[in-house]
Amino acid sequence: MGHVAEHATKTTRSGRGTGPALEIRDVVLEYPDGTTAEGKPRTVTALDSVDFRADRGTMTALVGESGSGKSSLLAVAGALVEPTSGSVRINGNEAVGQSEKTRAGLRREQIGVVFQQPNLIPSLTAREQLLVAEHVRGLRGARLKEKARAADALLERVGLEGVGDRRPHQLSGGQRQRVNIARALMGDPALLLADEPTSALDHERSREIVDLLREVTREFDVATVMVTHETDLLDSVDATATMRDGRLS
Ligand SMILES: Nc1ncnc2c1ncn2[C@@H]1O[C@H](COP(=O)(O)OP(=O)(O)OP(=O)(O)O)[C@@H](O)[C@H]1O
Repeated sequence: MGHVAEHATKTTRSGRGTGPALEIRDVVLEYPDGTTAEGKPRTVTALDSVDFRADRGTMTALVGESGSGKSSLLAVAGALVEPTSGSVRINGNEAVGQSEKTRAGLRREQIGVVFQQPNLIPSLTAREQLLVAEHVRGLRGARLKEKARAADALLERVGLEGVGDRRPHQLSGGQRQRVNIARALMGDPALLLADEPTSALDHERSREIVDLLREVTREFDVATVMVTHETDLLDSVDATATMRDGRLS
């Protein structure tokens, strides 16, 4: 399969070690929150001395009440938001204190993201959604063909054989989320972050998506971290981390 060859290339290029795909240490994240009555700047602490680790081949569910800090932790893990202090290592690479360019490189090479609502481009087919990054990078000819084959293999793996030519409006909600998962795996990431990937789906479809995420976690040897509100879907994950007021337990 295409992704196997791709994986071998990547291993040599980025020298993947055996350490955790994600290691968060003593992370604090404060957001500005207006001013006090005396006119002093106020902050809200979204993450309060958080330690967290995710290993390849494992799936962790991140749960907790609304406002407890789940999205903040995912944003920090995804090198999208710079914490106030602490360390975030993604596949051995420190993300904190780096230039935006370095962090963008980490996002591109190490991280796949599955959004709550699959934000697919309406005019593109399922196959084309997976190849957007390759087009942006200017891949042509044999390299692009190789990627297109990898995209087809991924679409088949997530249960979308034969629908690669359909556009988002011709797909069901569950199928769209499968395209989203396949797209997140295209870059052969070490870390797969999923932010409430089942919130737009009914129970049966949600179960299928969580099962699929668990399977690809093993097959592609990624560390998957999934934020969810649906605690009845947690029986198939490897670990559950609970956030409470910005702290993990
Ligand atoms: N951009 C921001 N500016 C200021 N405060 C923010 C910002 N984003 C989040 N917060 C605050 O940080 C805290 C954690 O929010 P976060 O969105 O991480 O929680 P959550 O657990 O993901 O919630 P939900 O389940 O509702 O999505 C909350 O108190 C929230 O109000």
